Amino acid sequence: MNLETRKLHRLRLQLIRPYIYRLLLGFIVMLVTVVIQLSFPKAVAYFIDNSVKAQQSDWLTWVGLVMILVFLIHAAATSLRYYLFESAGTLIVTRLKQQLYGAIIGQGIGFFDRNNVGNLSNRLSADVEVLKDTLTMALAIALRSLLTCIGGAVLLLMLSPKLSLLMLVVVPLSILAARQAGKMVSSRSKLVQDNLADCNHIAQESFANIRLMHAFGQQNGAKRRYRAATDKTQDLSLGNTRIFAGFQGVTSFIQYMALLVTLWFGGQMVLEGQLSIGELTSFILYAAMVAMSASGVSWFWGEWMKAVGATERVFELLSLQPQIPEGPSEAELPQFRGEIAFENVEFSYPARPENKALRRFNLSVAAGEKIALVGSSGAGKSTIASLILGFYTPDSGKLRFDGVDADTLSLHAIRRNIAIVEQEPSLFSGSILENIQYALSDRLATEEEVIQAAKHANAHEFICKLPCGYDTQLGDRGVQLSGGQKQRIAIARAILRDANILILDEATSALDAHNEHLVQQGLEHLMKGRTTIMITHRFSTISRAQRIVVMDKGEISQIGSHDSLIRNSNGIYSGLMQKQLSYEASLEPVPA
Ligand SMILES: Nc1ncnc2c1ncn2[C@@H]1O[C@H](COP(=O)(O)OP(=O)(O)OP(=O)(O)O)[C@@H](O)[C@H]1O
Repeated sequence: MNLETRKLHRLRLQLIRPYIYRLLLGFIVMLVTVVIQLSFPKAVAYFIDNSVKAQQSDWLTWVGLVMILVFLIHAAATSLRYYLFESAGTLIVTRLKQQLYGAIIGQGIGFFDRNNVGNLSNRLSADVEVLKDTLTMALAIALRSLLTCIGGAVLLLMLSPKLSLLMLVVVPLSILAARQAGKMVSSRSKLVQDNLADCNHIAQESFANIRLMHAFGQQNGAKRRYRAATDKTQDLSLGNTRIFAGFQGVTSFIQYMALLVTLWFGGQMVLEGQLSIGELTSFILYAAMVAMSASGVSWFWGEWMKAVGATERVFELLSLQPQIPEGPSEAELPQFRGEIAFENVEFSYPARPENKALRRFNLSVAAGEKIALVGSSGAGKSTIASLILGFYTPDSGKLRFDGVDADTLSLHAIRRNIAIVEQEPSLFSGSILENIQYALSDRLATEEEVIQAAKHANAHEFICKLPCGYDTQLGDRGVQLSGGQKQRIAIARAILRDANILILDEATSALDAHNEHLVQQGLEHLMKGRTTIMITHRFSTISRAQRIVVMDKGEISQIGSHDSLIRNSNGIYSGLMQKQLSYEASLEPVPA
């Protein structure tokens, strides 16, 4: 076993540890059921050998009453055992899901560039469920089978050592068959889970883009892609089923052969007076019990191997070190004045190391200064925002906040001082109130604070007109908001965050003139007194900037005020602005 495998095994055991007493109690209750089960053939033998001699019906009544009592105890123990194991499985899986979710969201942004969302959510749902099935019923059945198998073997030996030797041939054979099947299934299960994740990814992506799919009439193409992915999973699953089917056939043949041989030799022993008929009957019952439980143990082995294969990725994810460890509460973190300095920063995204997103980038932003980043698509504007937010770190060069090297500051400290309004504002399912309260992570903002922020963001009026005001539910099952309304909620959120550094990522794109006017008013309030980095094409936003940084292929190509840049008719800026202004002129005028 190598170090990695040992580490994964340790993680599995850690998961079970808190529920060990529940499992132990389940085990004890299970022992009761096994003892009763094992005494059943003995009771049958006693019944057969004595009922002929018994003259009074009293004897039969007593035997019947004792049996009812025993069956009742067995029934109660079975229910308790079922509950204890099933509940332990549910508790373990819930804990696993919570830990896995924490491990995933604790990873840096680069991790999400490499792993797609469908895959990750599949790990949380399908993979974890496989483990649950194994941990609950399969484990319970395997333990019971193991106990029955051992107890039955001891009783067989006591009844007839000679006949028991025959069993020594059968049990190892079926265990061997199961081990072989288990090995084959384990690696295939991993493939099945990976393919299931791909199917999930395709489905999720198409649901998320359902409007686009309908608009372009791509339903048939989408069906074809989904069919191809599910067919692949189906082939792999059927392969596994075939292995199991073969295994079932082999073990059942071994068992029947064992029965035949036992009857053959046992019959002769009865004829020779070495065994009574009752003893032979109980021997056969024990033999069947041992054979059945041996295949139960081996079946579990197969299930376990399947679960090990299927959950390998889950435990790999769990073993990842969190990139963003838990931090102190936001109130304890230092407040920046808002100076930002890039010194000779070079950066390539980990997913595309050959492509330099920033080259020798130098920029000093004073506290409270408003900077607009402009440039063609792919010039590196969003990359600047990602580095400021600490989503990635520069490959070389320095990034400083208030003159302090960002490497020496915690991500919590940096992010505490930044608010962001995104291009496509993200709103969660939940009320409008909760969506604005999202601004603060260490305390719940009061309703008054939220209303105040919404008023400054020009959002209060439209929120009040909604059916449930601030309690209106958003998201899939809630109210759908317009682009401008979403942006005003995002602005309210940023106002409530009250950070000294503000990042506006094309915050006023794709709005009609009236909405843009309202959003601009909200932004104006938001930007007051804060260092602001605006990523934009819109003239109305650019005109608010004190300096404009024109970017081209990861470098600064021009820098200065709008007036100074526009005078240079050879620069990129004047070309960009001419196009932008003629585009904006074609839009509806702002109402008075
Ligand atoms: N997550 C990523 N992984 C790999 N490469 C990326 C990633 N994000 C951006 N890039 C690449 O980095 C370069 C800079 O991209 P960036 O998003 O900063 O440009 P931008 O100026 O913001 O463009 P746009 O105006 O279109 O948003 C581009 O070549 C882009 O393809």
